[in-house]
Amino acid sequence: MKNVLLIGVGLIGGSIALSIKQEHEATIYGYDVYAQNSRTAAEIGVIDEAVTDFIKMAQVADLIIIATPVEATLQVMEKLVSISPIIKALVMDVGSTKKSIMNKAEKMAASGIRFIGGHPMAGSHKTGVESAKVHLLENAFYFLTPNSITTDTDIDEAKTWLKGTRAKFLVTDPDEHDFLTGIVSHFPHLVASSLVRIAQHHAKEKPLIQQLAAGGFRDITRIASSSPKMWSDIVSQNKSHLLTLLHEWKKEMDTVIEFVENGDESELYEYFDGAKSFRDSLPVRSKGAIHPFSDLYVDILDKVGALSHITALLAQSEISIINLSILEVREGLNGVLRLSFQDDNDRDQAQEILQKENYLTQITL
Ligand SMILES: NC(=O)c1ccc[n+]([C@@H]2O[C@H](COP(=O)([O-])OP(=O)(O)OC[C@H]3O[C@@H](n4cnc5c(N)ncnc54)[C@H](O)[C@@H]3O)[C@@H](O)[C@H]2O)c1
Ligand SMILES: O=C(O)C(=O)C[C@]1(C(=O)O)C=C[C@@H](O)C=C1
Repeated sequence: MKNVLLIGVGLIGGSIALSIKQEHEATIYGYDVYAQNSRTAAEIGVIDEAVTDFIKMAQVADLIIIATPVEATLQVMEKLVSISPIIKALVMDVGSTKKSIMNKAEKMAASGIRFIGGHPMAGSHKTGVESAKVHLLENAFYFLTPNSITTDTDIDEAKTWLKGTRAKFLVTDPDEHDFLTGIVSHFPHLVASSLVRIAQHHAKEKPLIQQLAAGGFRDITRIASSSPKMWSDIVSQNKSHLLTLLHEWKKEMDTVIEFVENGDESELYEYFDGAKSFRDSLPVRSKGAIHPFSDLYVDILDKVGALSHITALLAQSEISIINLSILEVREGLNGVLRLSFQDDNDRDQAQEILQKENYLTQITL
């Protein structure tokens, strides 16, 4: 029986713990700076035992996973290096940034500690172990960044431990990682939060904004509901790439201002069309890439009872709907209902049932 020590028992740590339990004979010990979090994790069966002293456990662990916000990760790594005798475990993290963490990992390498940085490119705006799911990282890309003393065998060991995540591993350089994730994750997060801030300013004068911001606005800003601590840490550690991208964004907005001022329809058309083509070419079906759930779009008539008919049909077949939103409803015309399911299987069954009832359905919009 192997020993796994999880430091930081939240959404990602908890999801990885569940995936390890599914695949390995191991006892999972959890430490969290808020002891209640690790106690809850033990109660709901995500870990086997909550511990209050991670230094003692680190000495007997085969694997240590640090799943704290990234500034805390640096502090935890510092503590792990100071343990005597030197820990034997393979150490991994799950943080959204890699360069600062891998700089610290070189200090570990100098002490003979094997460290492999990790970053699963999937997650949620939710936090906490109660939201952990065994399938959270399925099909997602999972970056791995080894330090200078990790061998290919260590990387294989890491992949074996993480096999239950069903993620796709990608070994990269830490700076390249921070540049790529800066573009597709960190910078969009800043933009999403800024859109919400703008709506917030105007909502003071015009309270109706809150009622109206239910469709496209909710879609584009979902991630602004994520943990402020997690994101302020990420921005601090990816400062230089983010500053470059923010300046690029300012230039991009200057171009957009010009297009709007010119009022030239073909310029605007080209702009939207170019964005649409690239967006439409992105892989939508793999989890973690774009959709955190499996979605189905259904055309509905804007009339009394339309929604309840659909939900009743699915309830009869015991298919649970995780989320439901109406993307667009204009009087008398078709609206689009987005139904989110736990997985593709539920989604496909729902599609079959609704198609039999002559509903028009599609998997992507
Ligand atoms: N949420 C996502 O979508 C996502 C995806 C991939 C990677 N990540 C990364 O995973 C890490 C964890 O994020 P999460 O979403 O699971 O957050 P979370 O808030 O759900 O979990 C983090 C846990 O770490 C604990 N913690 C904080 N400081 C600690 C310390 N010094 N020692 C021990 N425990 C401490 C917190 O109490 C909390 O329980 C972050 O580094 C984040 O960048 C997040
Ligand atoms: O789906 C979400 O809520 C996320 O924000 C997940 C997301 C992302 O940007 O894709 C957020 C941060 C992580 O480092 C990895 C994944």
